[in-house]
Amino acid sequence: MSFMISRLAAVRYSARTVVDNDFHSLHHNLRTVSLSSDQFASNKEKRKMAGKLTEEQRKTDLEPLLKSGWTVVNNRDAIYKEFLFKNFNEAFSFMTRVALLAEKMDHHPEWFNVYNKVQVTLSSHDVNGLSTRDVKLATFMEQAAGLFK
Ligand SMILES: C[C@H](O)[C@H](O)[C@H]1CNC2=NC(N)=NC(=O)C2=N1
Repeated sequence: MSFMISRLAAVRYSARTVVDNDFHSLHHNLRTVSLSSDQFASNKEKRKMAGKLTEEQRKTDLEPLLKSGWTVVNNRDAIYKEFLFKNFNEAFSFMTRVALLAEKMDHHPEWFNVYNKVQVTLSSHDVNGLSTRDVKLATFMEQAAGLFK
C-alpha cells in the first residue's frame, strides 16, 4: 500500500513540475511576445518621429527626383511618375523588384499598371506626407527602371 502512495506522490510531483515548467515557459513566451509587440509599437513611433521631409531635405533629396521626371501631386504631399517600358514583361519585372523592396521596407507604393505603363504615387500614409522612405523607394525605382533602358 505504502508503495502505491509513494508512486502516486511521485506521479503528482512530476505532474506538478511539468505544469510549473510549462507555466514559466508560457509566461516567458508571453513576455517575449509582449516585448515584441512593444518593440513593434516603438518601430511605428520611430517611423512617425522620422516624420515628413524638412524644407532642407526637400531641396537636397527631392530635387534630383523632380529632375528625373517626378512631379509633386496637386493638393497632396506626394510625388508621382509614369514609367513606360517596352512591354508588359518589363513593366511587371520592374514592379516585382520594387514590390520586394517595398515589403522589406514595409513601405508601399500607390501604383496602377496597364500593359507597359506603370503610374506611381509615393507618400507616407503614417505621417500623411513625404518622408525619407518615399525618397528611398523613388530612388530605387529610378535605378530599377534604368536597367530596361
Ligand atoms: C501595418 C503596416 O506596417 C503599415 O500600414 C505600413 C504599410 N505600408 C505603408 N506604405 C506607405 N506608403 N505608407 C505607410 O504609412 C505604410 N505603412
